[in-house]
Amino acid sequence: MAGNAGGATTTASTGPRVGVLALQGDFREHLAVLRGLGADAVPVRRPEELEQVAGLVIPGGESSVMDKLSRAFGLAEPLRAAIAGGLPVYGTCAGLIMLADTIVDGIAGQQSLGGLDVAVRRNAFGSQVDSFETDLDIPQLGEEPVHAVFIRAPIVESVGERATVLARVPDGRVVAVEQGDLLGTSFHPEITGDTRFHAYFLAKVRAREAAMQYL
Ligand SMILES: NC(=O)CC[C@H](N)C(=O)O
Repeated sequence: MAGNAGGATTTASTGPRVGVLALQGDFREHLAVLRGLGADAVPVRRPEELEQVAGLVIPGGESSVMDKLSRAFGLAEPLRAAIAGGLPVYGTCAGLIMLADTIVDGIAGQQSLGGLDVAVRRNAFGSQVDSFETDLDIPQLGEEPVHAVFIRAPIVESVGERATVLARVPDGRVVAVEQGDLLGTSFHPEITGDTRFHAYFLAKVRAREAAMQYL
């Protein structure tokens, strides 16, 4: 923290500057994980704040509320423009719904930001199994399985040709996808202590930042 030269316990933020959409949901957990990985993580609620970040996380929460708030705050169009312009974005759970080109089972009038060439079904695991945990094999993140926590989670119902599957639950349904610098998971790595998804995302942000320096 600035002005804390004598402090013994602060971790220096070395960047990149990454935003977490902080309209609703568990944005604080994402900020903490990103800061723990050395990123300069900041909440984003206004278009001016969005302009200053090199990547963005859209947290879990309730996608229909996030949709309404993003429109009410004048953020929906700047977010769409940023995604179209290549901003790396990682969406977890409700954030994945926000990133999907198509929402299945949204509330009346619910819009997504889009970007990911997928159709995502909200609350896909049904009311009997609102929440569950399982281990996922994700070779891109290493040999150790990823312990995944699902909370009223969406499922990726169809994957377009521009998107790639990263993980499936044991019955074969898709729960993690990527498409260039866009990343989406049905589950919540920000609450398990396993930081590999956030590290994987930060690597995308850093690579893009490095590439932009030579433009
Ligand atoms: N944990 C979550 O983010 C749940 C997502 C929520 N069911 C939605 O539709 O947005």
